[in-house]
Amino acid sequence: MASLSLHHTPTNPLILHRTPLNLRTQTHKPFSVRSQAAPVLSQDELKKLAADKAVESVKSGMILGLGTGSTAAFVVDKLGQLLSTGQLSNIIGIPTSKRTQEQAASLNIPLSTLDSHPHIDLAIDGADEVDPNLDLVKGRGGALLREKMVEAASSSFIVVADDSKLVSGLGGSGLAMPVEVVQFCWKYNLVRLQGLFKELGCEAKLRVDGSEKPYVTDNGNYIVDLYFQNPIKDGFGAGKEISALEGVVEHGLFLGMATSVIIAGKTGVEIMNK
Ligand SMILES: O=C(CO)[C@H](O)[C@H](O)COP(=O)(O)O
Repeated sequence: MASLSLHHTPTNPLILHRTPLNLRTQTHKPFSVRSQAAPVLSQDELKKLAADKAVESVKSGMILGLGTGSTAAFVVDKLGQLLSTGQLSNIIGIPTSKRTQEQAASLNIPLSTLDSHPHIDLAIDGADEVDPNLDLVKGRGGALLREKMVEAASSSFIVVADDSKLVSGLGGSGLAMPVEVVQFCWKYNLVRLQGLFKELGCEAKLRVDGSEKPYVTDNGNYIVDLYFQNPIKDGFGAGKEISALEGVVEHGLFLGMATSVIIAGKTGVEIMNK
């Protein structure tokens, strides 16, 4: 069985300042070894596979961080199902967005806030990019601020994703790396953000909604999406520089936060632990 690309890149030369982690990996095959033609799973089926695997770590009585996005939605669905059949009880969810709050409430998952529960046992969430050190880009779904607050308050943070999210260096997918900024003089910050990463061929764009109006986060802020031609070499350095800009609220680099990543691909489900 071919292993996922993470196995081939235990040392990421693009991340200069970090000692690569010795990743312990497990692989769970969803298909019979003997089957000649394994069924081709859709991307949604892969997301659900990763989500279901992560929910196996949830125990009754836990305080849970509930992520945002299409993969995290499968986690919330599964939790609702297990609660309704009595296989789980007494869990309390801390949602990372209004969307997730509505979904969880519709499934009768008891909800609370970080103010009332500042210590979370386990958070489960999706990601937009996962690098070999389990560092992440998150926030293409716009929920990065609450996600970062909830996941930072969690004793464990499991990331669930399909294998399209694997990258060798953050920013390397060519897709957006979001930065949440206050509305006031957003253009001033867009220009400053683009200037920070000139040498990476960065292009900064204000995120817009379906009507071409600025996308407004749950916190009333805008998002500037950064598009890189080359991966970020020093994630921690980049994060510090972004955060130092007045008017920047949060960025989508989630560094050193994930305790496990569950990746579903056509070769199976792979669990990578710190
Ligand atoms: O960070 C996020 C939302 O802010 C999501 O976790 C991320 O965008 C992945 O979403 P999906 O599971 O739909 O691919």
